[in-house]
Amino acid sequence: MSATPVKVAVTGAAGNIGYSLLFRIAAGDLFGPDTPVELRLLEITPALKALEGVVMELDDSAFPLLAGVQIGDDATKVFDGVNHALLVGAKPRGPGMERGDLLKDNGGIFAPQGKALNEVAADDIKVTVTGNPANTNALIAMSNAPDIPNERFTALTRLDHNRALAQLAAKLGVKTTDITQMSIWGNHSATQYPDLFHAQVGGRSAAEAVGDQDWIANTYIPTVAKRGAAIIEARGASSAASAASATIDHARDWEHGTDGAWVSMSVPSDGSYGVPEGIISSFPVTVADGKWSIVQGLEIDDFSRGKIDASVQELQSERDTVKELGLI
Ligand SMILES: NC(=O)c1ccc[n+]([C@@H]2O[C@H](COP(=O)([O-])OP(=O)(O)OC[C@H]3O[C@@H](n4cnc5c(N)ncnc54)[C@H](O)[C@@H]3O)[C@@H](O)[C@H]2O)c1
Ligand SMILES: O=C(O)C[C@H](O)C(=O)O
Repeated sequence: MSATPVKVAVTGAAGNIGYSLLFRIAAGDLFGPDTPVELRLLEITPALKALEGVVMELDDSAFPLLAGVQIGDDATKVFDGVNHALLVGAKPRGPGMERGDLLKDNGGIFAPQGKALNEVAADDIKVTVTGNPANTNALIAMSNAPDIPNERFTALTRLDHNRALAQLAAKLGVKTTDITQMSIWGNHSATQYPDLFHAQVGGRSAAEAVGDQDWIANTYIPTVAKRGAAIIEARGASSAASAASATIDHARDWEHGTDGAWVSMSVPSDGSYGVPEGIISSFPVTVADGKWSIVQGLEIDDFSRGKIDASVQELQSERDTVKELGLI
């Protein structure tokens, strides 16, 4: 077992996602069975008592890999020396809202957290934003952390990626592991584009395997893109366990690599595929040696181009809003 624990910050640790996420991290699902972890948990002051209760449960689980837990409401203390930051803490949307409607309430959380990370995080810090609207919140944190390389800021579209796999597998009667090269493009929002033209099933394109463009355009894409709202409608609360699981998938693959497999991550655009720099948008990526790379050289047909452009336009408009709010 490695001697030095990895320090992982989780914000919103007393919330619904936190309640699932912390136990998965402590069990070794993020860094593997040989790496001890130290949890650094950030909450707002009124939630600290509830967080103490969660820590009691972490104690009671006697996780062999859990080397320590620190909690607090001061980001500059909690983030001190952290190697990974999972920024979950933010308000969830309710029925009838879009995630972008949360920008005014939640955007303000990510500027001070970006500044605190800039000041006190470890040199190898990697940041994953789950709190909504995740892409633009990640942009806010990144813009407030000028000393941390931009590529260390990412947002979660892995839940959408996993949903895209599950819906396609159900349609074709295959296992999710039979599908490769899945990708989500754009924003974690209703405009996201789950791409079946590059996804592969049994050696051919998933779009070809489905053979029904009307189903892709009018059933599949909206089902994946609006799954978050469907969960809220059914559960009366936004997805939590699946969001925690996707956050683990994202951070684990970023840490350990994907061995050439594609995953979806929202990352700062470098201009690839005509997605302008200055926004954090989802792309198909591969990860090696702790670094993600956008998959290059893909042909984008007119249908995909229109979908990607619409989502990118939304991200640009969210960026303009947070500029006006003085957050970036
Ligand atoms: N990207 C995704 O795929 C995805 C999926 C599911 C949920 N989400 C989002 O994740 C966020 C959290 O969801 P949840 O269900 O855990 O919500 P929740 O309301 O159960 O928990 C949020 C927690 O964040 C805390 N918090 C608020 N402001 C904070 C701050 N400044 N610093 C630290 N903690 C703070 C709250 O006290 C609360 O305990 C929401 O914005 C939700 O929309 C994203
Ligand atoms: O839909 C939401 O608001 C929660 C989350 O972003 C999700 O996709 O489930």
